[in-house]
Amino acid sequence: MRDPDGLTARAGVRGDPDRDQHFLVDDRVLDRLPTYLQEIDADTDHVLEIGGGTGALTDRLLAMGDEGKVTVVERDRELAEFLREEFADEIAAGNLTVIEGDALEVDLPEFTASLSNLPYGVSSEITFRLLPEGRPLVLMFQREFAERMVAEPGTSEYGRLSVSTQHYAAPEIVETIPKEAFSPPPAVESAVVRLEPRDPDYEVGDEEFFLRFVKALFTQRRKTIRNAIRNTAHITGLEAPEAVVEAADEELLRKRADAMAPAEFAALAELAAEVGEPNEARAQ
Ligand SMILES: C[S@@+](CC[C@H](N)C(=O)[O-])C[C@H]1O[C@@H](n2cnc3c(N)ncnc32)[C@H](O)[C@@H]1O
Repeated sequence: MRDPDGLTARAGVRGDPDRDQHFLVDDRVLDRLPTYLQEIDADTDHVLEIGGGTGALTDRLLAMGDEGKVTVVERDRELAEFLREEFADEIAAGNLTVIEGDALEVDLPEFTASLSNLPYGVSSEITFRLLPEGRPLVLMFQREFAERMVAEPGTSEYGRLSVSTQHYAAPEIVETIPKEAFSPPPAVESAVVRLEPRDPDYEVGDEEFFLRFVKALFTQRRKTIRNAIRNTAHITGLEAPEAVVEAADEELLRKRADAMAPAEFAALAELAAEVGEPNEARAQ
């Protein structure tokens, strides 16, 4: 296994925090990460890594299986070039592909699972690019963000991020990671989240409307659902918010967004779609 300090020395770079570069240097953490996919028998035939850095995690991914392929996306030109040199044999053998570019813009390959120490500045955007693919993901986040992803209704961490994450997957924090595991250390602690794809325990006809509706109601998290529906027509695009308030269950209308279970949001979104005259052109 390649030594992470040796990789950084050969790359001749120092991680630049302004470019979300915090390289994992703790071998024990690097060794554990692949086990979070193996524990759930994830298909690791083609693992996608976002943000390869100097390749410490890429190296662990390549060691996961004989047949498996790895694709790594790295935006930094110098680092992408280093990865191509350092892993020239693996690339020649067809085991590794390096894509140089922004993970929010490049075409992603079909992958069977992803294991990534994400660039924290764009972790949300990347995660919501990966989640709809319905593959197992093991991703590293700032701890506070991870806690919001897994939060349950009725807690202060519960919000739009919890509902939208849990719409696609069952998330679980499998490990918290101290700053010292990285070079340079980030400002805050990190956490590894495993996201196992699953269908939610409710049905929504229009996923986009549902997610927009949830986002809107959480912008008014201190208001009752009744007032939140009335105040957010510019976000939901509802032409007739009052009709939703009239048709909805009184008990639900008295709640606040942070007390609403995902299935309750879904039922209300279905009702709003039915009687509230959603108009996409009106939604901001
Ligand atoms: C937190 S580091 C992780 C590096 C390496 N995987 C490790 O664990 O040591 C994130 C990496 O993502 C890269 N990066 C930042 N923004 C990116 C983007 N939008 N698309 C792809 N890579 C990005 C950075 O250059 C950096 O190498």
